[in-house]
Amino acid sequence: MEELVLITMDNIIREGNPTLRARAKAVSFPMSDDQKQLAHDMMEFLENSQNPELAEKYKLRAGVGLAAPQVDVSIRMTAVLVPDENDEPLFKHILVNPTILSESVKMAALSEGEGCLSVDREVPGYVPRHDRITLRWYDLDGNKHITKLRDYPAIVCQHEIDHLNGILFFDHINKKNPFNVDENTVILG
Ligand SMILES: O=CN(O)CCNC(=O)c1cccc(Cl)c1Cl
Ligand code: NI
Repeated sequence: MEELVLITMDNIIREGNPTLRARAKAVSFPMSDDQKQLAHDMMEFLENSQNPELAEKYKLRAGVGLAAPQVDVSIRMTAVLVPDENDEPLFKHILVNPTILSESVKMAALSEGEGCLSVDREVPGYVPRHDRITLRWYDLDGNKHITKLRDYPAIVCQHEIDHLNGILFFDHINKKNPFNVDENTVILG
């Protein structure tokens, strides 16, 4: 029985598409049914991409986040699905109109660098990001949430919010020495 897979790699835009460098538009409430459906489809993509059988079957690159601009919808909405070490959801939300209210001076970068479904190439180097952030975001019903995040979930959310502002992960990599970070940056993982 064929699974219903609505978003595949074919729907994900790549470098060169101007939408990827645009500032996405704020979502107004109540959200349209189409916008709510897109949110569910984006989360479905993340779940499928993290399922080895489905990822192989539908040739999906694994992702822990997906921003609407990546499927060529320039609105401020992103799905985040960060698993813990037992593959249980550590942070699983659709963030609408996310804003970083505060951010730590302390920076963090993933030891293995970052990747992006919209970037069809490896770009080696540390991506310095805030180690802790306080996020304000809205859910699909328009309820406001304030969430404090640190480490991996914080890094993923910063990667996704960057997409809403036309920023790609390699924009943050030190051009001269990609593995150079200053002393207040901790390397994670
Ligand atoms: O915008 C989302 N993507 O491009 C999905 C593919 N990339 C990842 O899952 C990913 C990989 C490593 C570090 C971070 Cl922070 C992220 Cl987000
Ligand atoms: Ni990305």
